[in-house]
Amino acid sequence: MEQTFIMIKPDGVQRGLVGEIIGRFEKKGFTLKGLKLITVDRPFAEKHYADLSAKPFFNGLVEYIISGPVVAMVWEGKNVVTTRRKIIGAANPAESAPGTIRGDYAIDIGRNVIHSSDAVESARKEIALWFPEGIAEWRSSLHPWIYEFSLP
Ligand SMILES: Nc1ncnc2c1ncn2[C@@H]1O[C@@H]2COP(=O)(O)O[C@H]2[C@H]1O
Repeated sequence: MEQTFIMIKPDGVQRGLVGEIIGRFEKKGFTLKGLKLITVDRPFAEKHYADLSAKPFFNGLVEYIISGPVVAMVWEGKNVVTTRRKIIGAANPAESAPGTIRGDYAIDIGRNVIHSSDAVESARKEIALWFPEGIAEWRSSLHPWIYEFSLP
């Protein structure tokens, strides 16, 4: 079982896309393990995007992320880290297929509605950063209807 960090960015919250985005992950069969609406400050946003600090768009990206509340989430499921890219679409909405979140709801790479961890290791780091208090421990009763084999 993998876990990934997903953030609905300020544009997604302001545009009323929270329910739609959560619904896509829920309907796929993934399990919601953490959820909070939070406005982060500049040092926190800079830490989250530290790997991009040399990029020319870094300051604009940080301004965007601190401009309003975001929805921080942890989703769990088999292959969730790789599958989430197919649900979300390419980073640049211009290259995102219709049917993906960015393909359906975004136009500009600088307002691409949603962030997700790009690998299992970055997911682990991002979950620790955003959920230092820990996440919910629960198991969905739907597991036998979503997975053929019982999962650990
Ligand atoms: N060329 C760019 N111009 C502006 N923002 C960018 C550019 N490339 C990447 N980003 C942003 O940087 C973010 C890094 O990962 P995200 O999935 O959060 O989504 C990305 C975009 O919001």
